[in-house]
Parts: sequence; structure tokens; C-alpha cells
Amino acid sequence: MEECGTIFIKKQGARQVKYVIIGSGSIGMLLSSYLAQQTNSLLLATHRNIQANQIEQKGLHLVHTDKITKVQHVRTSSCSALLKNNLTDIETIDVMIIAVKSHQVKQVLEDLKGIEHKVASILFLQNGMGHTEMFHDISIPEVAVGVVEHGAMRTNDWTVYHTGVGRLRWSYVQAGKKVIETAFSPLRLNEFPILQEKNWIPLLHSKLIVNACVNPLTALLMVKNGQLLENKYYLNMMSQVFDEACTVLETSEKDQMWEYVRDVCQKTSSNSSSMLLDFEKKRKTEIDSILGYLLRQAANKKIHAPIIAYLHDAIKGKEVEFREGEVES
Ligand SMILES: NC(=O)C1=CN([C@@H]2O[C@H](COP(=O)(O)OP(=O)(O)OC[C@H]3O[C@@H](n4cnc5c(N)ncnc54)[C@H](OP(=O)(O)O)[C@@H]3O)[C@@H](O)[C@H]2O)C=CC1
Ligand SMILES: CC(C)(CO)C(=O)C(=O)O
Repeated sequence: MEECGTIFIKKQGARQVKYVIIGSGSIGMLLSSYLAQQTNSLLLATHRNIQANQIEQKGLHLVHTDKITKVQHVRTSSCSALLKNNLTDIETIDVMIIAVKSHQVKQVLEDLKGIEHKVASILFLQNGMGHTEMFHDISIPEVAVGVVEHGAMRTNDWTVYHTGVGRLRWSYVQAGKKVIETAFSPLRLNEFPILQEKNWIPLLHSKLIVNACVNPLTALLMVKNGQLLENKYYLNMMSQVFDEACTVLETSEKDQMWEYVRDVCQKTSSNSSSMLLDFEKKRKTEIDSILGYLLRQAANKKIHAPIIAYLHDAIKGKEVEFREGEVES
């Protein structure tokens, strides 16, 4: 693999936007690698102290199309240090980006309470919609959500592979002073395009429907995304999940949505879905935020959703098995 040196920073004027990314997994590291091309005021907050030290010592490495780039100007800190307010030079944070898994958001929001007054805006990048049920409790004036269409994989604490180039689409839930819009609009990142959408609900609904259709079935059937299209029985199963999800979310343009689901399956045909990967590693999945969210919506609207309930329980049952395995080992 070719070492292609460091990324240069483009100056954007006198004041740099201060970014903090919470969660240094695949997406947190990928986003940091690209945003660092445009700002030298970015802090990546890790869950574990050791990861912050590793990145400080070795540098953050981005691997894309067989090239390794050692990314400059990414500072790191453990979340605990950040939240204890040990970072005296961070007086205010312009854009805080939450890049943890959906079931980790609750803890992050609890931890953030101490420094919320220092944060001008917050952007959530989770799959599913469980995190949106916690927004009522946030006192940060500007709140946005995003959908990540890239593929990323952390291979060690300082290296991330950009496995699929897509887009980051985001939208305001509450626009505040439009700090995020001002920060993102001048960015020109060829390999990491960022697009603003008008309405956040349709943005998240379309990704939620894709994840509801693809993730649980691929995990339970142990197949790659493309096999849901190729095998007529699996396609039939997926279309039944799709119909129920659309009923629950009151989706108006169903034909267009079905095309979108098929298109994502096609474009990611050789991928293992994130839920299948979680199953392989016996990790907690994001089911509560995907099918769990749909079931809570169905209950509120008094809609019967038996297929979604059945799939939800199958995944939750597997999670119980994984946890029991942990206790035994
Ligand atoms: N990876 C991908 O290609 C894609 C991911 N997404 C979505 O993006 C979101 C993030 O996914 P991904 O990056 O893959 O997940 P990862 O599991 O790779 O990363 C999550 C990170 O959050 C850290 N973390 C956990 N709890 C906390 C906490 N309380 N405070 C701070 N950090 C914490 C984890 O720490 P530790 O290092 O200890 O594990 C880990 O570094 C998910 O909702 C996923 O569905 C969407 C599209 C594509
Ligand atoms: C789009 C899809 C289904 C790609 O695998 C995904 O988001 C996931 O696996 O979580």
C-alpha cells in the first residue's frame, strides 16, 4: 500500500469552526479524517483513554483505494476528560457530532449535561430513529440529524478503512442560529460530499425503511444484502416487512420507496449488513432503534404489525443468547 503523506488544511478565514466528534469508531474516525482537511480545530473524543493515546502517538490513519493517509490536525481526548471540562482551551464548541451506536446515545446525552451550555449545535448520525425519541430532553439550541451513506470500518484504534464512498445527508430538527449550515456550506470534500436536506423526517424514514427491510433478515438468514434480491423467497419476505413499515410510517410514495430499497440492496449487494456483522461478533444490535422504534410508533397509532414484531423478537432473542454466552465464558 502506498503511503501518500499528510492531508493539507485549507484555511477558511480567520476563525476556524470548532468541531467535537463524540465516538471514535468507524464513522467518527472516517468523518474526522475528512473534516480535518478543512479545519485545524477538530477534537475526536474517544470512549477509552488508550485509544486517545494511540491516535496521539501514531496519528489517525485513513485507508482509501489502497492508499494510507496519515491525517494531520486531529486532536484527541477521552470523553471523560472532555466532559469533566479538563480541556481549558475549548470554551465553546460550534458543532458537536454524535457518532456512537444508537443504543449508546442515551449515555452520551446524560454525560453531556455538564457541558451542554458550551455547545452551540449538535448533529446525530445514528441508524434507526430511537435517538429522536430523546430530543425533548436536549437543551442545545440547534439540533440536526444525518444519514451516512458511506461504508467505514475501523480495523484498529488508529486506522479506518473507507470501504464505500457515498454521501452524508443531513437536515435540521431545530435550526437555531444555523451554525451547522454555516460550518458545512463552504466545505468541498470530493470523497466525502455533505448535502443538506429540507425535511428531517422523510430523510430518516427512508433510511429507517431500508434498515428495517435489510438488516434483520440478513442477520437472521446469514446472507449478504444482495441475496435478498436474488432469492425469490427472501425477496418476498423483505417485501412483507416493507409493506408493514410503510403502513406504520404512513409512507405516501411506496413505489418510489420500494425502488430505493432495491437500489440500496443492489449497490451494497456484496456487503454484510451492520446487523449481520453484530451477530457475527455477538454484539448488541441497533434493533431497538429500527424495528423497536417502528413497534412503538405502531402501538401509538394502534396499527397491527405482526411481521415486524416477529422479526424484532427473533433478533432480541439472539441478543439474549449472546449475553448468556458472555456470562458463561
Ligand atoms: N460503519 C458504517 O459503515 C456505518 C455506520 N452507520 C451508523 O453510524 C453509527 C456509528 O456506527 P459505527 O461508527 O460503525 O460504530 P462503532 O461501534 O464503530 O463506533 C462507536 C464508537 O462509539 C464509542 N462509544 C461507545 N459508548 C460511548 C460513550 N458512552 N461515549 C463516547 N463514545 C462511546 C465506541 O467506543 P469503543 O471504541 O470503546 O468501542 C466506538 O468507538 C451507527 O448508528 C451506525 O449504524 C451508518 C452508516 C454506515
Ligand atoms: C444500508 C445498509 C443496509 C448497508 O449494509 C446499512 O445501513 C447497514 O448495514 O446498517
